[in-house]
Amino acid sequence: MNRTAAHLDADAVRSTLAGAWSHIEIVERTGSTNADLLAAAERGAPDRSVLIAEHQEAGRGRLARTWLSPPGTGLTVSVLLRPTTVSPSRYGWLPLLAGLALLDTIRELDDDVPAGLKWPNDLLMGTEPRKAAGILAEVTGDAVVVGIGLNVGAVPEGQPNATSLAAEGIDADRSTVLIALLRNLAEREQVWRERRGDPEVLRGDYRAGCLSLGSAVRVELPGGAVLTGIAEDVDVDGRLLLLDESGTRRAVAAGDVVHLRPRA
Ligand SMILES: Nc1ncnc2c1ncn2[C@@H]1O[C@H](COP(=O)(O)OP(=O)(O)OP(=O)(O)O)[C@@H](O)[C@H]1O
Ligand SMILES: O=C(O)CCCC[C@@H]1SC[C@@H]2NC(=O)N[C@@H]21
Repeated sequence: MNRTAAHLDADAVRSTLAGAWSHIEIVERTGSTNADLLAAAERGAPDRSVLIAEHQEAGRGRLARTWLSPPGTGLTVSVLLRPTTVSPSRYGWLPLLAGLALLDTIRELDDDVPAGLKWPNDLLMGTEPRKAAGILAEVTGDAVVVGIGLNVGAVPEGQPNATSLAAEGIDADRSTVLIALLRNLAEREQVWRERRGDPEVLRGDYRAGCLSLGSAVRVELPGGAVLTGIAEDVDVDGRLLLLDESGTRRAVAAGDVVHLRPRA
């Protein structure tokens, strides 16, 4: 049986997560759950609203890139957060926090599968790490929409750097994965918010889960400039701290990075 092709179990998703999220909507199809939830935020949609699409037809990634999610194979979900206790300068942690929730979820499903985060927004899986999920955080006013695309079943065609839970040996149905992911995301975000965005709530786990840290990397900036160095750490605002060959430390924000690759 191809369990990933089935529709989500909407009743199970809503009833299990009712305490953690204020409003959960599952739509059959849309262009982009992030675009829809940003528009809803501007119309006053409540904190902790969730939008899930069975079919997302114009998924977007960072820097106007495309996120592919063939019907029935993956999860496309966005959450709207109004973390009013947290300074907006700290919102750079939200994609990293969502990455940790993805890692929590993978570890619950199978603790042995190699998985880690690539700063700022990718979940990589496998012994030769490939991308299984991407995260896109977008701000409007006091609201942040955090969108997650996760490959559960088949790997999208034409993406040589992609993998999926199934391709890495995790046989789980989409509803189970979605419920675990949204539970982990709510738990981590609630603690972070209660601690007013204190980076120390997340930094230890992020250091342990991020494959980029401690590695030699090549960072391409808009306009073509390239930085190389060791990705040392993440700062209080979730920016990557890069130590270059001359000993200079630079902080780079997610929005300014075109590509981050291992240094050849
Ligand atoms: N379902 C998918 N699974 C895996 N990768 C995908 C999927 N859909 C799109 N992509 C890839 O994700 C890219 C967008 O992600 P992002 O902006 O983080 O770039 P990246 O290629 O992952 O990062 P980098 O260039 O820094 O290595 C798209 O350009 C596309 O190549
Ligand atoms: O890898 C990336 O650059 C980020 C991909 C983010 C994809 C998710 S799918 C749900 C939400 N809606 C979108 O249009 N994008 C995000």
